[in-house]
Amino acid sequence: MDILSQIVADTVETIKKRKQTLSLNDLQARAGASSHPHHSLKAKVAADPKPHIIAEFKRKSPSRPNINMNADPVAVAQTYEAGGASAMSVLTEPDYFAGAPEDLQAVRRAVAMPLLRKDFVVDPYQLFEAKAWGADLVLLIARILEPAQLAELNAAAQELGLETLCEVHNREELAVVGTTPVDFLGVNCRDLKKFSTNLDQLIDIVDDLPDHAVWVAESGIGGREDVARLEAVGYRAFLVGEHLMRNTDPGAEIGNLRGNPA
Ligand SMILES: O=P(O)(O)OC[C@@H](O)[C@@H](O)c1c[nH]c2ccccc12
Repeated sequence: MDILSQIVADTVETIKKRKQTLSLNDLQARAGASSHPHHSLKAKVAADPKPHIIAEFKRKSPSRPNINMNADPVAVAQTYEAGGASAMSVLTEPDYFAGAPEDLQAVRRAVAMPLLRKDFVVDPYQLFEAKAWGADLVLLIARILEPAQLAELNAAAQELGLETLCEVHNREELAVVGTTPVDFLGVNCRDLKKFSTNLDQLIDIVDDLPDHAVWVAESGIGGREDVARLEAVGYRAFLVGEHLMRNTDPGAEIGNLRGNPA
């Protein structure tokens, strides 16, 4: 079994347990009563032609056992927001990324930028969780979903007022997306078998990316030159994790990535 299948299998178990603690009905009531205003990344991108940084909070990952285990999500969020991040991605997956629902909830109380729930969504229950915890966007990974399931989750998320970031790794996975009206189309250049990243793949695939979505470049972005290269072929937003989590001044680095004068 590859790592992604393992993560999905464990996620299914986690959801089972959560449903026993909080039924779908009660969760739906909570999501409906959620008083967080919606913060739109789509609106921000439409209003500003500069590159948009989606700055990620990630303590660790399957390939990196310690990126920044002791980081405080709220402090990091405030630094990201002050530095000009357009949105923040918060990992909520507990076992492989040391994420937690509480991280997202705490960040929501502290900042006003759009927040992405970064997790392995396979069940509508997780969309209601995202809403209840204060997220504005959810990630939908094409590789772990059937086309019909992706279309359903996408529609359900948008119905809840969540914007959707659908992630693909290659051309084959674009077939899963088809004409599903996802808000953002992310291309993840990390190979989940070898864990290596290759930005050239992000450039190779652009001819086949659908026009109806905003394109997001994901993973392995390590500096302004990377953003500039990817911007030139049509990417409007950039999901950056490790590079910012290891930086001593992530706020300043976000400005640098966006091409602001130093
Ligand atoms: O830390 P990086 O190389 O900047 O990558 C960020 C982000 O793209 C990566 O964390 C990611 C992309 N897709 C995912 C799906 C699940 C978990 C994590 C991810």
